[in-house]
Amino acid sequence: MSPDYRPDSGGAVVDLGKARSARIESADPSARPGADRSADSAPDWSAAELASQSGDPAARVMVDQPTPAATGPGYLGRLAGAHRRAVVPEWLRSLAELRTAAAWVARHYAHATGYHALRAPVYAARLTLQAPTGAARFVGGTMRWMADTEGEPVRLAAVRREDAAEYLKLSRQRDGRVRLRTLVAVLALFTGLGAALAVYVLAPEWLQAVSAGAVVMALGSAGRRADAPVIHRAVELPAAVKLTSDIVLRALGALGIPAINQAQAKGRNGFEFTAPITRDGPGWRAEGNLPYGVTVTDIIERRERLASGLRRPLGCVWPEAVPNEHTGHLILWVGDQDMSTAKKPVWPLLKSGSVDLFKPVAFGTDQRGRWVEITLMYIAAVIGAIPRMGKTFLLRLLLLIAALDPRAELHTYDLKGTGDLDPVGNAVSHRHRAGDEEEDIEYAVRDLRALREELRRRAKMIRSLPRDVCPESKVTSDLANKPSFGLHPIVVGVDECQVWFEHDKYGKELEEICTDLVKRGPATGIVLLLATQRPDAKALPTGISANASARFCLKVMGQLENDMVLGTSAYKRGVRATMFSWADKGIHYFVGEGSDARIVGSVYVDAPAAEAIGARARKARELAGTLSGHALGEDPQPDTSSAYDLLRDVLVVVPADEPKVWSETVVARLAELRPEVYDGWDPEGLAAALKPHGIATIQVGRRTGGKVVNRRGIDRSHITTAIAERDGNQDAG
Ligand SMILES: Nc1ncnc2c1ncn2[C@@H]1O[C@H](COP(=O)(O)OP(=O)(O)OP(=O)(O)O)[C@@H](O)[C@H]1O
Repeated sequence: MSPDYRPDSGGAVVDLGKARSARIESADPSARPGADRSADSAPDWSAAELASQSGDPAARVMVDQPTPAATGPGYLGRLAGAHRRAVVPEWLRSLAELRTAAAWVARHYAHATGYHALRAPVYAARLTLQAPTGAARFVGGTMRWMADTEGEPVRLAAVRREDAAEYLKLSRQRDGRVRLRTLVAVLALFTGLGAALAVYVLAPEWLQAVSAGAVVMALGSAGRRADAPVIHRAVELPAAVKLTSDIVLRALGALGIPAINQAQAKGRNGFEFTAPITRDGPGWRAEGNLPYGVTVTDIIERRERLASGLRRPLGCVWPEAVPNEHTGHLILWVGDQDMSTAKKPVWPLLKSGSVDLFKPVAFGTDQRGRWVEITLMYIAAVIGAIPRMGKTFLLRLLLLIAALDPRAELHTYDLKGTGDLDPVGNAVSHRHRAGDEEEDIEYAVRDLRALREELRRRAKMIRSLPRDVCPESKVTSDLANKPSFGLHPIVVGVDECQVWFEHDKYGKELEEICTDLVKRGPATGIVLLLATQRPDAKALPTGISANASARFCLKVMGQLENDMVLGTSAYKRGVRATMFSWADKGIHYFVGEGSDARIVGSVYVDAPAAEAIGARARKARELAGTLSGHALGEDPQPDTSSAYDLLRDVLVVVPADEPKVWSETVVARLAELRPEVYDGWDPEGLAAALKPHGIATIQVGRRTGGKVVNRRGIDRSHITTAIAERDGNQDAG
């Protein structure tokens, strides 16, 4: 069966007598399915016309109008809507991929050279042993050639037929040949002997050795047996079966989809190839349209059966929908090797290199072995999967990437408590905790409260910056480089985040802060990465799951979890992490980086490798002077910043009937209210503490002893406005 790029059937046929109206209705070809068929598939109109002209009311007539050219958009319209295939193939456009491919080729040949060089003496010995056989074959072959033995069967046949004339002709020809060949052989013999003598007498010893060696090797090669090759292959290349249209159709026919089966039962393909099957990376790619009403999701759902029909391991078979195409357009990519076991290129950051979090960084490879990148800045991410599929490894990988940017401040929480995040946490994290005890949760609550304050400070700072310094109202790499702004990236990674959100006492508060960080964090340079093994509404509150801008979904068991992580109706659109098998560790759907869902196998970094990267990141921070907090062995100060709220405390000590108060009065009252915090504060200290909240002190005049004395003070309404703005609650005062 050969691939057919045209639709299977011709036009529909109706009974002329019964279906005059159908003819009229169907005059507009765009009003029925298949209207976009090409001219190739136009019905055989002449036959139909003949039938109608015959005047027989029972005659059958085509309902389709004859279409001399393709209907639909005109030439320009079709050009505008055409898909342009890349002039330069994908792998040639990426320097990193080209380098990886070149390195593989170089390593392949270096290996082959080394393999054969080591065995060269064995090859030489075997060839020498075979040389006598080779010499005998050479002499025998030469004799047979001289005697023209190849013509013997023909001569014998002439004898059997008793065809004297033919025999005589052949004998004469043979005699001439034998004479000529004998002459040539004798001449060659004397030339050879002469040359050998000349070499023996005149040539230096090394040339004699080389010549003798070459003759022995040549004779040895002539003496080899077909079933015992002297040289073995240094590399066994995997032999992947070529994907053909027959195999694709066989597999589709085995899925049990009625529309495909019916089409195939009628002798049609049940699949319309729209492009030839081609090599695409380390695999084959087939592309085409499924029958009307069959969608790519129907195929994805039956991926296991498809793999069986293709006779390939499940990890090699990847049916995909094409974004912006109709839902029946299937791309079937069949890899040479199982994605979970195929050899992956070496991660560029494994041994060296640093990261700019504002730029894309490779974190995994797609089915075709191409790098997939992520820009960690400006995202909030959720990672979901059933247990043991590689969720923690993926979170740790992202945190390691963050660690390799010396500017980034990491806050890492391993609520599973097995120490999986320790290689990052202990090496570089500003705040780090492993475990889900009460004190671990309280530690996190204090940290998150401080982060919320930091978020507000950053938002205000960004708002106050001139447009030319901060043109996009968000943290940029340049702004992050300036320590005075304090806008360096902050990356918070939480494994098993459901422990936080389901906590009796702090669950609601943690959820509120995380929702705030997910919504407002990205623009202010705060990145929140949440991983959970139970992605339901409680474990991953909707405020968070709906606003996450990057999503990683490893194997999950059902539609609900799938959509929770990948976004509403992802399952319906065919983005189904349920199709991953148990062996697909680290393989996930990745939504983010401005593109549709992609299947990615994350880079595998085990604990020792993670420790090594962590140590490297620590060194870079030591050089940059950015190591802080937990990594320096410093526990956070008893968190005064979260235990008190300066603005609210000021409101407490400045009642509403005192609109303007001197700073010295405020600090004195504050010291009375909370001596452990405010004792020793002076008016300058108060001014500095109010500044990040956008509040400046003012001149306040007060009449003392009949004179008006002006001193620095605060306007109570500024405090209430700041609180209202901060909390988004206009009634704050
Ligand atoms: N990218 C990867 N490639 C290959 N194997 C991986 C990859 N990531 C993880 N694994 C394997 O999967 C196992 C489970 O990984 P991990 O501990 O991250 O799972 P998990 O989903 O966090 O499990 P749990 O829910 O129990 O914490 C690891 O021990 C590792 O061997």
